[in-house]
Amino acid sequence: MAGNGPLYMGFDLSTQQLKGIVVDSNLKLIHEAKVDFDADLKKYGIEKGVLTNPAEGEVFAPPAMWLEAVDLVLDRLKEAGLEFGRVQGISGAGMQHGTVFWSRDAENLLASLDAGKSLVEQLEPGSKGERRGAFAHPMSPNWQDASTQKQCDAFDAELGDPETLAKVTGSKAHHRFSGPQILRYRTKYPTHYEETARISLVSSFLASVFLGRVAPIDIGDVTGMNLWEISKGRWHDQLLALTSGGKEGVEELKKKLGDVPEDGGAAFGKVSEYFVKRYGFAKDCNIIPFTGDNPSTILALPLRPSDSMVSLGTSTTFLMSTPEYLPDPAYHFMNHPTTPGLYMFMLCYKNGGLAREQIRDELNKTSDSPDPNNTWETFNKTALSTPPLSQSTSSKEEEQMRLGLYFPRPEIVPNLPAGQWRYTYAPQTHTLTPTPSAFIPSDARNILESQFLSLRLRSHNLVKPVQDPTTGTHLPPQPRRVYLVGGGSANPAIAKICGEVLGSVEGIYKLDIGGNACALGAAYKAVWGCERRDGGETFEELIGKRWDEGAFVKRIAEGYSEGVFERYGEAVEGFEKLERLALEEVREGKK
Ligand SMILES: Nc1ncnc2c1ncn2[C@@H]1O[C@H](COP(=O)(O)OP(=O)(O)O)[C@@H](O)[C@H]1O
Ligand SMILES: O=C(CO)[C@@H](O)[C@H](O)COP(=O)(O)O
Repeated sequence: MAGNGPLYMGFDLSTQQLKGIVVDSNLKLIHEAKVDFDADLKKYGIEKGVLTNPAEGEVFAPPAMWLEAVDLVLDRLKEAGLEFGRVQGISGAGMQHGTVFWSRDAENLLASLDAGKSLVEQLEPGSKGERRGAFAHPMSPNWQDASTQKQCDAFDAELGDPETLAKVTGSKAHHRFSGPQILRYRTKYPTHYEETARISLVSSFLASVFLGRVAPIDIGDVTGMNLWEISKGRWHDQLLALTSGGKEGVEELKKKLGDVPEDGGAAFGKVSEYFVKRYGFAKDCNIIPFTGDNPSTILALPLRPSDSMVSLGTSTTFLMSTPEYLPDPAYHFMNHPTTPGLYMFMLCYKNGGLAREQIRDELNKTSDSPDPNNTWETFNKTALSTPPLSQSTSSKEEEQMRLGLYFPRPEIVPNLPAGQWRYTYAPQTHTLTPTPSAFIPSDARNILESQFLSLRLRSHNLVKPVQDPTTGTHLPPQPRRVYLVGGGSANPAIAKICGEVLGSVEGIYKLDIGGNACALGAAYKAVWGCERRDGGETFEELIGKRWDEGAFVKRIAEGYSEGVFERYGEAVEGFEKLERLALEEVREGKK
């Protein structure tokens, strides 16, 4: 590799993969590598990166597998020619909300790793229990877990109602949030809780491995726990008391969680000796706070308050960076990972990539010989040849709109169990009519419309009326730009339908630097943490100066289209009704 300037690493430990990327000071991508859990580490018995216990709605994954992935991804970067000695800073991201329970031996084990052995060999207990390991429990609850309804009810009730909890912590109680998860862990496994010396989030778990001691939780990611009082910037004692079983447990739980530094860019310390000896990292390589995967994703570009990002990974998330704090039980507000005074607005859906894949697979069954190298071909052709809302005649006012909900897993918003709902909606009479609830090819378009209508419904408070830059005419509220990231952003049909439903004055964009937005955001955070000027150059200032718009992003689809956008505006009303109807059906036990 030519050059000898400093390099920066960013990791993304997500549901299905660990990705590692390397950039230089100018944000140019130099190397990338990944470990795919299903392909590389199937021996852990996982599917799509996780283990499940459907009887209790549990979804979880073994941190031991992630340890093995760390060594593997570094080996792959070595094979790719990375000069580890040039790496000045490492940061990373972890899927949000998941907790890792460290044992009392963890600190010692992390601090005394032997570079001749693998991480997993040294931190996992032996299968016959011949060694004490670094974990008080072998599993980490995954963000898809739905086992904590009882604990969520207790969290919402503790402060009076979901609205108050959302105002105080940024979100109402959610199954996957760490507070309800830790409460369930303490009551289900009291001995394990007792033996838990420290609790990390997935992000701070990964930081701990690189640091060689348990790392603090990050200021952005801490707001995905239902335990942090955003306006005061501190743990919420009453919620900690609920989680730990009473006031007397609060101090103990605070010790387990640790202090949270305010500055998302200040190094925790230098990289652990293990990585210096085993891979050749420089001794003075800095560990910059690791944050959640979504906060990290908004760091992949200089996002303006009127822009939005849609992350099409296993989950679908809709992200905006905003100075306004407008909490509501329907969505999440989180601390911005780098910039005090800014917040991250987020919507998150469990039924993202896997739900789309299910319809794709149904369609491929009907096709004679689906192309194994392009499994999305039939899905895309069908989605694009189906008219918007499946309205086929020119007399659109008269015609019913096809609407549906596709949830192979229990959903977050709305809080519905797994199921499918297929209806038609008459906008002139505001009525919904059920249709046979079985797969039909136009589901390909309908599932995409459904996913984007949900985003449009829930983000309307955040988007503002805009002016068309070429004609100066006033346009209805919509994002200025939508940036697509994550696996699904490679799909042109998804991009086109996204633009039709969500609008966006300037169109639909995608990062064009290779890599992965979340890991890139982490690497940029490492650049900022190590190279910001004394006196506090903000992340936006530093990255803004080095950002090469022409080279880094690509316009991939049209945004606002007059007529179509307004038509989807009517569909949003039907869609909201459909969600209410589905919730009622479930409440009444009809579904
Ligand atoms: N061409 C494509 N069209 C639609 N979806 C795709 C395409 N390529 C990958 N995906 C989806 O991307 C998802 C993985 O995205 P990724 O961002 O890597 O996920 P995660 O970070 O959650 O592990 C898979 O569920 C897959 O369905
Ligand atoms: O739960 C959330 C956000 O609240 C998810 O977005 C997770 O953070 C996992 O994301 P991916 O594995 O899909 O990247």
